[in-house]
Amino acid sequence: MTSLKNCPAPAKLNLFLHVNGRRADGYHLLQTVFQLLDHGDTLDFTLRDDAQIRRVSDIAGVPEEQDLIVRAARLLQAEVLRRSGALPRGVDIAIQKILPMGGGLGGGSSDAATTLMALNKLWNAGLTRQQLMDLGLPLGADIPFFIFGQNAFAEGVGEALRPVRTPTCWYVVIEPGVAVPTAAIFSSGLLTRDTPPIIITDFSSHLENQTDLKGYGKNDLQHVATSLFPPVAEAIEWLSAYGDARMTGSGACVFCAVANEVDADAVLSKMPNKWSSWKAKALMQHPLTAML
Ligand SMILES: C[C@](O)(CO)[C@H](O)COP(=O)(O)OP(=O)(O)OC[C@H]1O[C@@H](n2ccc(N)nc2=O)[C@H](O)[C@@H]1O
Ligand SMILES: Nc1ncnc2c1ncn2[C@@H]1O[C@H](COP(=O)(O)OP(=O)(O)OP(=O)(O)O)[C@@H](O)[C@H]1O
Repeated sequence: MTSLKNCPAPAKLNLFLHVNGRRADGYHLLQTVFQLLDHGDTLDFTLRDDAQIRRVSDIAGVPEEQDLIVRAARLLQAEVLRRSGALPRGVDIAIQKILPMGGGLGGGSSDAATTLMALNKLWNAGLTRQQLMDLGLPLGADIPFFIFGQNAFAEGVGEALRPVRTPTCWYVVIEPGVAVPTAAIFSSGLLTRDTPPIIITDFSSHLENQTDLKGYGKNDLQHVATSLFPPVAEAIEWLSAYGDARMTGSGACVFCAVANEVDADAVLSKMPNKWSSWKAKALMQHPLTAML
């Protein structure tokens, strides 16, 4: 095999996100439920005759050398050399990017996770899922989740993951048109860091008892992002007419659950055209798993 084409890098939502504390190194202790969506970027990997890792598509605002895709591929290439003594062939990586940056959808992390999983296969590197998760974590807090490959209850800085059942619904997502820098939200004086820890069964029993699609918990980063970025507040206010609208990750995107595609289309048909918006089905598994 010398290429892998049309590899999906799905978006995630944080169905809730609680900030429970802060570590000595400044990173925050979180509890969150990650939900995979059938909407995301697509990557193609083609082996080269030399050892170079090249991104062959432009991503506005992200130089090739800083791209998480390129950095993830180089990290794995060096790890394979360290383990086997042989340098894997280089690779050309093309990306069709549709996920907004600074959107809270985990786009950069998902691209990097797809890169690690696809190259592990193309290079016959044989790393386990856990080894790939450990390799990816220093590049981005959400990378281990995407490699985990199932909806998850996450703790720690997002790396302690357990599978969790989530609703089989659809989501309407609004991109409010601003990029929210994650570090600025976490370092804000407005952020509260003392939400009491929950146990995973609190979330599961909420799902079993619910009669509507009202979500569990809250997003502690939301009031910080809405204070600093008014378009996020405006999108939440508009979408709240159709359900329990909230922000994903550190923003900027906002979402609400709807029962099915028809209901999603009904909300989208009323959407003000100043916003990009879309619908997505809740996935139960990472779509790349079935391809590898
Ligand atoms: C908030 C989430 O979107 C939840 O899914 C992610 O944890 C953020 O993941 P990300 O965008 O990949 O963020 P990273 O690149 O890992 O971190 C960006 C910055 O956010 C802050 N940060 C991030 C994660 C975390 N648990 N605590 C933090 O304080 C740190 O200042 C860090 O330098
Ligand atoms: N392949 C990539 N795609 C997107 N962003 C990248 C990529 N490589 C590096 N970056 C950098 O990472 C930053 C965060 O992008 P990303 O799309 O992961 O944000 P996000 O959706 O807010 O993520 P999160 O939900 O993890 O907070 C971008 O502003 C960009 O500078």
